[in-house]
Formats: sequence, structure tokens, C-alpha cells
Amino acid sequence: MKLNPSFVGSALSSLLAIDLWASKRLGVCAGEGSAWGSARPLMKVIEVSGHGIPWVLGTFYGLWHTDSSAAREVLLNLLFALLLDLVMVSVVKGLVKRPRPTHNKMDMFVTISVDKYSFPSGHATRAALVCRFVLRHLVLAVPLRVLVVLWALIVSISRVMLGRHNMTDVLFGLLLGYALYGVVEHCWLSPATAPALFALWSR
Ligand SMILES: CC(C)=CCC/C(C)=C/CC/C(C)=C/COP(=O)(O)O
Repeated sequence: MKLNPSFVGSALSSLLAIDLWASKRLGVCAGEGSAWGSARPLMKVIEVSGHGIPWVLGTFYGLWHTDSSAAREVLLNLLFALLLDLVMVSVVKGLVKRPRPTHNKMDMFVTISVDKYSFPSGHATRAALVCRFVLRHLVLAVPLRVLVVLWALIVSISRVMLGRHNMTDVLFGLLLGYALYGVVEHCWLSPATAPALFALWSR
């Protein structure tokens, strides 16, 4: 079946118009004066919990302090996953150049130049990637596994509530993060595949 290009074009623009409209309505913490403005400080704490800096620095800290070779392997792969995610999100943001929603207040904790763009949400990619990584590589009791999934969902939803993103930025971000985990698993670094890297971190 061949679709008429003008039909595809108008379907896409309608979808984008719905996305902009719904995202604006859901941006209830976009400013102090917004409907849920009093929840904005809490949303910003959630934002920091999914930011790249605590995750990258926390992983370095863990690598520095661990004596276990199994933990070192997991942490090195987590570091690789986080860096791959930062690079991929920067490349896509730089190519697509979708501006952030007009109701967003640009008061985010440490950003880089491409973070003026909104597609995809870097927090959503990281949340999906870290969530899959943790569920696969950490032995956690069921309530903690549920908490990890809830954290990833809350970080993602908070991006729209804070007015940082449109819904499609977050949905694509979740898909990208989910897919990136597949790449990390495929390229899994181990003392056999990356001996120089492991020699660097072993004591
Ligand atoms: C330690 C190190 C070099 C970290 C770089 C981390 C960094 C500045 C990441 C940017 C995180 C950020 C502001 C992402 C934007 O998230 P969106 O969900 O607003 O796209």
C-alpha cells in the first residue's frame, strides 16, 4: 500500500501539533506560578537524580574504591554506557535541533551547548539505559526492582511536567536509551576483550 506523501505530511504535523498542545498542558511545574508550581523544587531534585554528572562521577567514585574485579567490570561497562549515551544524545540533538518548549525556564543544573535543544530527552535516555542496566546486573529484591522502574518513569514524566520537553522527546528518549542498552550488552567490556582498560583500573 502506498501512502500519499501529503497525507503523511499532514498526519505528522497534526501529531506534532497535538504533542506541543498536550505537553504545554502537562507542563504544570514549568514555573513557580504554574498550576503545580509548588512541586517544582521536588521536580528539580528528581531532575538532578537523572543528570549525567552524579551518574558519571558516582561511577568513577565506585571504580576508584572497589576491590572486587566483578564490580569493576560492571562499573566500567556502566561508565561506557553513560558516555555512549551522552555522545548519542548530543549527536541527535545537534542533528534535529528541535528547540525546547517555549514555556521552559532554562534554569537547569549544568548543561552543555546542545542542551538548548530538546529532542531527545537526555534524562529519559539515561533513565531507560540505567534502569535496564541495573535490573540486569545488580541482584536486587523485587521491591527495589520496582523502585528502579518507578524512578525511571518519574524522571521521564517530570521532564514534561517541568516544561523541559515535549512528550515525543521523552518517548523517543526512552526508546533510544532502551536500544543503547542493547549496544552496551553487545559490546560488553571484559578483561578478555579490553585488557588495557582493565589493567588501568586494577590495583
Ligand atoms: C562528568 C561529565 C563530563 C559529565 C557531563 C554531564 C553533562 C553536563 C550532561 C548533560 C546532562 C543534561 C543537562 C542533559 C539534558 O537532559 P534533557 O533531559 O533536558 O535533554
